[in-house]
Amino acid sequence: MRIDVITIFPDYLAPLREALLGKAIDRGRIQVDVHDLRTWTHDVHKAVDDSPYGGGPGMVMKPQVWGEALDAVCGDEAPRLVVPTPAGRPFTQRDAVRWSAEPRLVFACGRYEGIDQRVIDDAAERMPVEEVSLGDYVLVGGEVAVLTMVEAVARLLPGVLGNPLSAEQDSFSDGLLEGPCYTRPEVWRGRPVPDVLRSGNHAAIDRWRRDRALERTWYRRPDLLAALPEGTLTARDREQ
Ligand SMILES: N#Cc1c(-c2ccc3ccn(Cc4ccc(CN5CCCC5)cc4)c3c2)n[nH]c1N
Repeated sequence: MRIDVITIFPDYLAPLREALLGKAIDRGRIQVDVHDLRTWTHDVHKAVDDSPYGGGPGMVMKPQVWGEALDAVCGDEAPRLVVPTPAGRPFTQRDAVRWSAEPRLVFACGRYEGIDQRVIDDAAERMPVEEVSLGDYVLVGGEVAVLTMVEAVARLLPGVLGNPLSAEQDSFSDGLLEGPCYTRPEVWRGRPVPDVLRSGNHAAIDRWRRDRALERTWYRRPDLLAALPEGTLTARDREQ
């Protein structure tokens, strides 16, 4: 997969080159190119923003600069363009799974009050465009969202994660939150590891883990339970 990120703060994306993701890039499993939006300015001040039509707070990112940047980065291809925005549709694991099948992704990191809407509308005539939000809180720009989304996608790609099984057992992959996890020592500050996890009885261990996942989802994310496909919960699950 090839990933391009356009931003006025390229260094914000430096963490992409760390750890597992960095190794996957070094091994050529993913190509990540970060582009400075100011490359496509033509004035001495390298201006990327201007006052909003209709008034209101802050500044808006100029369409001319973004248009040239997207033309240059996307070229003749029609990669999926992802635009983080507080006004976007919620980003979910389903998006990460869907996007992990794409040959290319381009991420547009806005700043200020956002990007002139005509940039998105113009791009949408040539490529698939998705305006998505990380969640119901307000960031200062799109870079943190892109770091999150790229990590969520990249970890699903073959050869990126050390243990591919881990991605399959993700939270949300079966619709439930994962339960608690434990490692050595057997007792820590007077707190023992649950006996079942040391029993070697894998049927009992699987049952215990599912019960903890159901319990945690019930208390923390009842909305996920309500959204489970019909038939996901067994009769025994419902007894929990
Ligand atoms: N994903 C994601 C995001 C973002 C996000 C993503 C991309 C950009 C580009 C610029 N900003 C800053 C900003 C902040 C607030 C507003 C709303 N206005 C404020 C006063 C009147 C309305 C507009 C822009 C961004 C924020 N925030 N939260 C998420 N989950």
